[in-house]
Amino acid sequence: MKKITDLQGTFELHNGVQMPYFGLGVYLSKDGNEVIHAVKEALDHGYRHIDTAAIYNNEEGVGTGIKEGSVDRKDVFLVSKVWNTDQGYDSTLRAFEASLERLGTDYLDLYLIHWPKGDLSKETWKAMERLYKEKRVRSIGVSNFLQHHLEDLLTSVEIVPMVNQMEFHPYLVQQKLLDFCNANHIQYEAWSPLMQGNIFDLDIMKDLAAKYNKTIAQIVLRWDLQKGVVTIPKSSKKERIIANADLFDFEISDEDVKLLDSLDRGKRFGPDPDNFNF
Ligand SMILES: NC(=O)C1=CN([C@@H]2O[C@H](COP(=O)(O)OP(=O)(O)OC[C@H]3O[C@@H](n4cnc5c(N)ncnc54)[C@H](OP(=O)(O)O)[C@@H]3O)[C@@H](O)[C@H]2O)C=CC1
Ligand SMILES: O=C1CO[C@H](CO)[C@@H](O)[C@@H]1O
Repeated sequence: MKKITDLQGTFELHNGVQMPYFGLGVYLSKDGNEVIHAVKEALDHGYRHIDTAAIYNNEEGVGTGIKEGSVDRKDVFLVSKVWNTDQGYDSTLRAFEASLERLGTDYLDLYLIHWPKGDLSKETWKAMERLYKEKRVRSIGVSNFLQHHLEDLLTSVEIVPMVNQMEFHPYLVQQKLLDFCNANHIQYEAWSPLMQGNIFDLDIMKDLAAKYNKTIAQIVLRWDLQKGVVTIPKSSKKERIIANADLFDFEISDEDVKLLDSLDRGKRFGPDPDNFNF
């Protein structure tokens, strides 16, 4: 397993692209000042990876934050996603151009299919492959694809997705899916790593935080990285953005990694990919 060294550390995707294993999520960060400040604070404090999506309605602010921020565009790993209603070959190409326009950039580091949508996702994937081959995007992937969605997609792909971004936290580990992705060289990535704020109520997390003298957020985010999972906690508050990234001065023991794994109860805080259709 890769050593987790610093905030700018990376996992290597199967095409050789280095993906920073820690990033900022911006779902529910409002377009305008809120998201602009979050992105600028994150970049000022060592983050090099921002995760947005067309549906978050804040791509303009993300783009402004990067433009006004302290880091060159080429040193930021910028991710967006094609929304469900834009799936299909031509509509994906159009959605991609619209995202670039709003973000004020001429390429993405990673473009994801936001949710599986049956056979339509195969057409979407062909458009993603074209964007990749034309070097409009440095890597392509999926999100919310369970094993059966991946197996179905893999029957027709030319390029295997580089990433699968999934809900992932101690109450939803999906270890079999994680193993399947690892076996297929598909980098696993955690969304809602803080259980959308619910993790702070768990007594076991309070105990672990006390044991390591770290915050609950730092414990769970460090667990993600030690499990080889990219993580993108969201905050729009400066102090939390800074503290959430302070993960590189300690290590969770193998025993405590297993303890966190054992909390799994298949509980989702977001939609179920098998019952989500808008
Ligand atoms: N592909 C997909 O379908 C999905 C992708 N995502 C991506 O994953 C990212 C992260 O997931 P998200 O759902 O936002 O949830 P998270 O699990 O990251 O939790 C975010 C919540 O936790 C709060 N928070 C953050 N840090 C702290 C802290 N140190 N102490 C106390 N509270 C804290 C935030 O509030 P505050 O801002 O006030 O600090 C916010 O309410 C998203 O922003 C998005 O980029 C998310 C959902 C689905
Ligand atoms: O990224 C996302 C944020 O949350 C939305 C509402 O639950 C999801 O649809 C979406 O996947």
